[in-house]
Amino acid sequence: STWWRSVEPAAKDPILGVTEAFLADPSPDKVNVGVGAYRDDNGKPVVLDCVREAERRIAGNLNMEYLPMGGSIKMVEETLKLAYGENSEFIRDKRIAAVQSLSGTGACRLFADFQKRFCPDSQIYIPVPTWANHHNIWRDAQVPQRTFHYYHAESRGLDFAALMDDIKNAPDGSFFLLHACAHNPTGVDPSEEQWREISFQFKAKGHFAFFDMAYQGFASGDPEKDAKAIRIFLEDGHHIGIAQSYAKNMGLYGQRVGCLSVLCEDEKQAVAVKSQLQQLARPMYSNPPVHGAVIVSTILGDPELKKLWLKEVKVMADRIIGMRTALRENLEKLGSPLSWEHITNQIGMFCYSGLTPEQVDRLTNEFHIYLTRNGRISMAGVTTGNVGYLANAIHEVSK
Ligand SMILES: Cc1ncc(COP(=O)(O)O)c(CN[C@@H](CCC(=O)O)C(=O)O)c1O
Repeated sequence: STWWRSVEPAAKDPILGVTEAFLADPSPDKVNVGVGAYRDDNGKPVVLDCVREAERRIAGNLNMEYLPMGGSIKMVEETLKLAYGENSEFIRDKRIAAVQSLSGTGACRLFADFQKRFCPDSQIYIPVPTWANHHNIWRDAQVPQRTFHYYHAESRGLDFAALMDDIKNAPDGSFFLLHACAHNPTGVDPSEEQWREISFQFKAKGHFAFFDMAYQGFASGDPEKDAKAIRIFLEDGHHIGIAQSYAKNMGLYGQRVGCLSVLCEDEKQAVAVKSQLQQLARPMYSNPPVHGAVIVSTILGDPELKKLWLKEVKVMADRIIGMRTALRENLEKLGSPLSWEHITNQIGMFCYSGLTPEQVDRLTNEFHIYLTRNGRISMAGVTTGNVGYLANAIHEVSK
């Protein structure tokens, strides 16, 4: 008999498990508003024109050599400009330690392992709620987790007072995980003023901020606007970490292209930190995949293609914003007794509907609508074709 005979089936992933259930459903009416992956108004996945053009340009010219352990230097350089700013002094002074990562997940994990190795007694404060996989990432990196208040259920908004209390009450020099924009799953972001207060309090406490920026450009349609929280922290002199991803804002989901960066005090420290990030990558996957990285550097390195990308990412963001309005209006037209204002107040890929797990189960079992049990609706799955059906079902289970 085998040594693994006692291995039990793993629990279904709360997000990717929904996709599996959706695919298994034969109903022609089924609607997938589970996984945070963009769909057009026909419910189809989208490959951006700028990506297709980049593919055309590199087809047949791409060598299959290993990338360095830190990945594509050109892709990383372009990616840092998005997060830190085109003319960032930190880029100019070479103070940023940065490596290509296996998309946003890989950037978070590489950071968590770096934190464990070089700050072994530290913990990580994670918002309630957050992207389900954050808990798995820091668990497997063996970094103890704490939580901090974030979402206010009654107002379906930010629990700013409780958030600030938790920041003040955490031990000096604590690590906090922050969503830079388009918070997953709530769609609730601090205002600019609130970010300034958070930054001030972080400075007073000497806290470290790790920003997971998985949706830059996707929240407001403007990557500069969506980087506002990060720019505030940089202006205030924080040394931050950032996880970046091209899964959603460039539609490179399966290409697994991202970047992990850590802002250091000087170039010497950045060289040292980068070498240690590479040391962590080497036994994990050695070096990252080349194809997606070259697509990104081809797009961001060509002014015309970059302009096309900026237009296309705004089209995606605007479609989602339009669906928020449509869903809210449909629910109000049905005479729903509940307030649905939060659907249009929230931002980014997700609407935190406030539906209970039992109501979600009814949506799935009675209406073939698939979403995560925390009531999160991926607005990217909402179309002019299904928004009426979705609103009616939500009304039926919540009236
Ligand atoms: C906040 C946050 N960070 C990182 C990631 C990881 O994205 P990468 O593809 O690794 O770049 C996601 C994706 N969350 C989506 C997509 C499905 C998933 O990975 O769970 C979601 O929540 O539906 C995310 O929402």
